[in-house]
Amino acid sequence: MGKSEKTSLGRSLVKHHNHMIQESKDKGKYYKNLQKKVLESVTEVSDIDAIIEQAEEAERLYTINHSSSTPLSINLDTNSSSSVIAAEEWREQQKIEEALHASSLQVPRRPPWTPEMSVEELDANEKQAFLNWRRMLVSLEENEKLVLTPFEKNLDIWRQLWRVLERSDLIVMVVDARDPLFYRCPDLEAYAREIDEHKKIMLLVNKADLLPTDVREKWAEYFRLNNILFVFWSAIAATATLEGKVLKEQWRQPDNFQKTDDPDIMIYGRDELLSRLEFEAQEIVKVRNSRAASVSSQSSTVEYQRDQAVVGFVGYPNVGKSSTINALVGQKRTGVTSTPGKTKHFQTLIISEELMLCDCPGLVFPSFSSSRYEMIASGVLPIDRMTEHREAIQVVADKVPRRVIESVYNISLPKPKTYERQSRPPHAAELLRSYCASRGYVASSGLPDETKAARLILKDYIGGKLPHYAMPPGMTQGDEADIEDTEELEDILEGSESEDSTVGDETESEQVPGIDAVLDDLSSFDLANGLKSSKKVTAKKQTASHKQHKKPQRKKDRTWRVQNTEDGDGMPMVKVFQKPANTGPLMMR
Ligand SMILES: Nc1nc2c(ncn2[C@@H]2O[C@H](COP(=O)(O)OP(=O)(O)OP(=O)(O)O)[C@@H](O)[C@H]2O)c(=O)[nH]1
Repeated sequence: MGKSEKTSLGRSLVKHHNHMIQESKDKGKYYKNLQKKVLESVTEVSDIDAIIEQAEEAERLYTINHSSSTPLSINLDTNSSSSVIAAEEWREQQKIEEALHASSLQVPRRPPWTPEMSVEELDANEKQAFLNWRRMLVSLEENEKLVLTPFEKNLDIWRQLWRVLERSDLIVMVVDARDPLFYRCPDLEAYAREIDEHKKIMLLVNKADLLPTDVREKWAEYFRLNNILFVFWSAIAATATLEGKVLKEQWRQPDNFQKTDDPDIMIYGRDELLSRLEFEAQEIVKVRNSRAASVSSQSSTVEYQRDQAVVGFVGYPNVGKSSTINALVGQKRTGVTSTPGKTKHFQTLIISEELMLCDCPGLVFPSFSSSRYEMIASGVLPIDRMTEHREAIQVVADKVPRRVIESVYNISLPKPKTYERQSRPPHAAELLRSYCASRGYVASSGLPDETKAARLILKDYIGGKLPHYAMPPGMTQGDEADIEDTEELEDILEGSESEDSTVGDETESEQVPGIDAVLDDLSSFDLANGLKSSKKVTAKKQTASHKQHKKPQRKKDRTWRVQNTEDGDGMPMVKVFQKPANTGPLMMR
């Protein structure tokens, strides 16, 4: 080999090496820029926005790929023959369609990638995959029986989730204990296993302080039967214990904190949760390391081994991911407010040499089942997005027993008319007007300030002052009545029994009211009807109930400033070396 050949080989090696360094710097810069960019959650896109956005995206991709994109077919005809089909029949058909298409309701997958890919290539591939995913969801909506509720449409937020899923061994899906299945995303579990079969998902059933012990028992049974790994937890209770405080809100039932030795039913404390997370995640790390060792011994490839387990926290906005991380870390590291969607970037926190936590921004996953109003009432869409406040308040009125609302607010709701089903929940208008009347909320128009009332009631519903919870699927109303310690539910059951009954004058008169009674009632159904109850509330009570309302929490700054180091991808990392008191594996009693 001549000298000139050696030189050119050397030069090309150096060139290649420099090229690789430049590429990794570019990638680092790219992710840093992503980090600096203020990420906005996008869940609402009108048809026209979607068309413009998708057309722009398609054109951009065309330029990149030099190939034609399939034009998007978007059905703008929202009119359908649905009006001729009875609502119930329509809902039944909808349910069948939803079940048929359940498997299409996926979270977007990150396209395959390798470290050798350029930043532009990665970016274009991810955008293309995301566009395909959006297209798939649009095509689902072409089916007039399928209605997709608002979901996250910002690719950069999904990118955060992809990275958390990839790096985590144990993925903790944080859900609200009051309706765990509403906040669960089974496809996310499937996706995590697609990335790596060894990854495990655990349901962290947070806000368990708002759930009576016997309801917890029923959910524990359901989770066990369905092979779901779960833990009951209360970030707020753990934080209070850490600070030596007591949870003292008047609506919190002492029964919810009943001591139990059953590890499935007990609400975990901070140290217990840390130990359990570390134990579960370390099991995965052990399996992975032993597989890596055997691969390395059988081939020339060296598989990467590591001892630190990564636990990623994912879930809908507002379920308490940041509160959980703060409680586990033992100090405020991520901002907590009652406004959904504040966590914009994932953050890693080193707890010990064996355990690292990773907090992901909250994501609204695509779903068929819930209405936008249910999503507002469940705290996953901000109350500010509420345009039809009565619809959202109807969700509250349907889920909280009438007597409970009356007792929490010290109000008297108008009773159902004689010709109405006596067990019917209050109408949103009745609740809003009674509430306004009792508190003297009047808008500038002189009418009850329903918007203000709706916001306050929703805050109470989300915050737990208005108690409500779902039972596991298959639970009958009788079981529910067991756990609802109110006479109102007995009334409801009695009401439904009498409705079913075929004998009895009272029942008949309830079903077929006299026309005079109906006209009488209709003429009396006016604003005054709602205002009547105001007389019952004394000025003293009004002041007291004003005091009961929590001031809305101010939006706090996130603590990205405290990030003091970076990981290999240029992502921020906060080091909080803090060995939990009890790091050994949790003994299952
Ligand atoms: N009752 C009760 N409330 C809780 C608990 N944990 C969190 N919260 C409340 O739930 C709200 C949301 O908590 P966050 O920790 O900010 O929720 P998040 O999941 O990080 O929200 P995003 O940043 O939007 O993803 C706050 O008002 C918390 O006080 C809990 O264990 N019990």
